[in-house]
Amino acid sequence: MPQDALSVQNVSHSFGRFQALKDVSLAVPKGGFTALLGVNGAGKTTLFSLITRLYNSTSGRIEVAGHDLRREPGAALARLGIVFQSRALDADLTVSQNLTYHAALHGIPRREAMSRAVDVLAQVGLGDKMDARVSALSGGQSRRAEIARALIHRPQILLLDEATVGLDVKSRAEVVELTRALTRQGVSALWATHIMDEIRPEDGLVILHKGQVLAAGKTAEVTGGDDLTEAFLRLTGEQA
Ligand SMILES: Nc1ncnc2c1ncn2[C@@H]1O[C@H](COP(=O)(O)OP(=O)(O)OP(=O)(O)O)[C@@H](O)[C@H]1O
Repeated sequence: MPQDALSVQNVSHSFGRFQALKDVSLAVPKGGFTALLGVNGAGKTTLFSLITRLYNSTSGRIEVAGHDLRREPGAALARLGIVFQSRALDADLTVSQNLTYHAALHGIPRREAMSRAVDVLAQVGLGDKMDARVSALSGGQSRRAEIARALIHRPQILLLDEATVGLDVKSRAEVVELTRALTRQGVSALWATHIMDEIRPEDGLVILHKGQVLAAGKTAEVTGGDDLTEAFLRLTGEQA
């Protein structure tokens, strides 16, 4: 069995008495694009907070590229790139300054960081924006710069938490397509969203609802040929 880029097994999490995640298990295969679909409050951000160790996971097991997050946190986190729901770039710095600062946090020497910044910005279609201030970028360009930042330490998996929030339809489609293109180049992606039209039949799909995984597999298999919205409403018992 090839090792998964991310494996989450039997993870639960509570805020006081409220259980936000209930025995969640999922896997993201290497080089795959997997959508984590759930409405607001489903538990997507809580799950990402556990995978990134913002919250301490006390149950189950999380592995990043085969590295146990609890036993080998450094090795696991080094293989993880994250694009947060809220903006994480310093708007007053240039794109390359943001990227090299992030690279320094990962212990990458400056010269190497500059060379990687050139490469990742070309990968996300921002080759001409190295010296632009982040405040001068459009919403879509800014999100692509965040993806470049998340790639600079060469992670094996990207976690993207509602990465298209606030973007217009065209920029939204570009950011999803960029992420799919990156997965074809080898990095894996877990794409958290509540927007059905961001998901394709060939994508992996995990439906998270009220803290529980209701279905997982290839999207076309989960929907059984139905429209995704219909399948989602059927599985969750929600009304249209
Ligand atoms: N720090 C917290 N304290 C208490 N409850 C929390 C906390 N963080 C999240 N929750 C609750 O846990 C549940 C899951 O929230 P979470 O933010 O993970 O959902 P989500 O799927 O990411 O939704 P959204 O898209 O709105 O961010 C929600 O009911 C939320 O109110």
